[in-house]
Amino acid sequence: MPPFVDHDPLAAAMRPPPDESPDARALRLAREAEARKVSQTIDESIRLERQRNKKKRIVRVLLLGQSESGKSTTLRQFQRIYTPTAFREERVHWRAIIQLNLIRSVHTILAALAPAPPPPRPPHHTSPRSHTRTLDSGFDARSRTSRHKHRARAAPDPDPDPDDWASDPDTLAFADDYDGGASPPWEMDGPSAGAGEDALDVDALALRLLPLRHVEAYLKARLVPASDDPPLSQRLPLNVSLKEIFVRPGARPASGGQDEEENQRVIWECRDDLARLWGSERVRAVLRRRRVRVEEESGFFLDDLERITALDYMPSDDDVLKARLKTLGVSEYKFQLEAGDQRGAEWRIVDVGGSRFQRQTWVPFFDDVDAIIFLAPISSFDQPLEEDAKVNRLEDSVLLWKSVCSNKLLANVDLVLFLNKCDILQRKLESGIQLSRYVRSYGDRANDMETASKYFRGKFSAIQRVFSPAPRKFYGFCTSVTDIQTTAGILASVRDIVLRQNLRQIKLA
Ligand SMILES: Nc1nc2c(ncn2[C@@H]2O[C@H](COP(=O)(O)OP(=O)(O)OP(=O)(O)O)[C@@H](O)[C@H]2O)c(=O)[nH]1
Ligand SMILES: [Mg+2]
Repeated sequence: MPPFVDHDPLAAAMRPPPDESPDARALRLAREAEARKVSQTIDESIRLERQRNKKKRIVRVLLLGQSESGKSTTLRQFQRIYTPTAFREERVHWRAIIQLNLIRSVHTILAALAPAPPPPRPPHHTSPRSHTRTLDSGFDARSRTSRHKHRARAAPDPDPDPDDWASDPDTLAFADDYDGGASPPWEMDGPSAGAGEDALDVDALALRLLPLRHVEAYLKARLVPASDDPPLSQRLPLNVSLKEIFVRPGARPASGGQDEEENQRVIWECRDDLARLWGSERVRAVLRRRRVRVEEESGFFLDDLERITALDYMPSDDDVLKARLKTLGVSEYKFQLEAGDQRGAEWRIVDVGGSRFQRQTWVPFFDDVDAIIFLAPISSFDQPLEEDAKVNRLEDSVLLWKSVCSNKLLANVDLVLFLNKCDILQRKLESGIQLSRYVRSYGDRANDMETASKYFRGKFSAIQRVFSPAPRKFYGFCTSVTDIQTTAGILASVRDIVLRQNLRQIKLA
């Protein structure tokens, strides 16, 4: 057996040669000292980097709310404010979505003009009578329980004391027993409609607008990637409408190229007919009578025809915020705060799909979240849910809010409430739509914006107070998240609220 030799090849290689001259030795020592200095500098920078990483906080914000409540629009506002260059560069990708939104509005109008009598209650808006509440609207059993309680107590509509209404969340009652009669009987076009206007040959017009169908088919095929197999329609519950467009997370609308220019050319060629259709008083009168309020639908661009149909059309910031693209799945947006005390803090904003069949995907994100921005579109008091026409959208939002407030996993999470779509609410109230016809507990309060927003604030705040497992502060904002000016200020306040809470938790840890 050979004797054990303590041999370190590295040490052997580093060892100075036995016959080293004094000059060579001095040179070697100088080199070694220099190398040590470099190494120390590297060590120090690694140490500082570790320290910085420790200090660097990651703030997680989850956007929740029913479908079309404005979650993705809020996310786009964050992107517009915090990563403006990337946002600007992305605008081009939204042209295809806006083209599709425009074509969808045209379909809605043409369908409403079709000679066959449509059903007495068009799907977009309901009379109060149709709000029979049959389905579970939350994502856990608790919401069901609270809803039943809510229903039982709502029936006689107490609310006798005008000063006390805000303190009891259960007094928010919807008009499910309203006997209707308010729905105007179906009328055929009256002689006064569009008097003085040349008759509009709708069939001929629809024929000339047919190329838009090809643009639509082309864009849809392009937006839903070919790898999407099996087709989306097979993977979704059968009762889910596919009439809205959506893309899977990660997939983004293609842009540029000859095909897209060709699509824009087709739209440009249809511009006069589009203007004739939307500009016709006769058409407007039929839409009014049939209670099709296409201008209140998401992604409505017919008022901007001249700009949108231009050959060189490029979406503006406002267009991107107004465009409608339904979220399917989850997307995360990261950005870093560049100024202030929290410089370098990383924000991660998670946007989820809000339709009922997607809500079970929310729960895994409850685990590690610092704050939730919950969007309740309060303008939706007269609309049914897309997924279930028997359910009132506002009521669905209220029940969802109850579920979020009462969820134990979220007990220590800050909730920020956006009572959203205030601009639409204001327009509806000003047009004479009576809130109390749909929200019975609203009673005989003034049908104006100030009273209505105060009313909803009170109700949502009371729900939070009563249903939260532990006391938490109420942060409520009346928002129109498509509005650039007002939203910038609100998001700055939200940032401060979330950062304060984040700092508090770090100190407690
Ligand atoms: N007028 C107006 N439109 C809004 C407002 N908030 C959102 N919208 C529009 O409403 C539509 C729906 O908004 P989204 O942000 O896509 O809704 P979402 O909550 O992400 O919906 P899902 O992805 O289906 O869950 C878009 O066309 C928005 O431009 C608002 O405050 N006022
Ligand atoms: Mg969305």
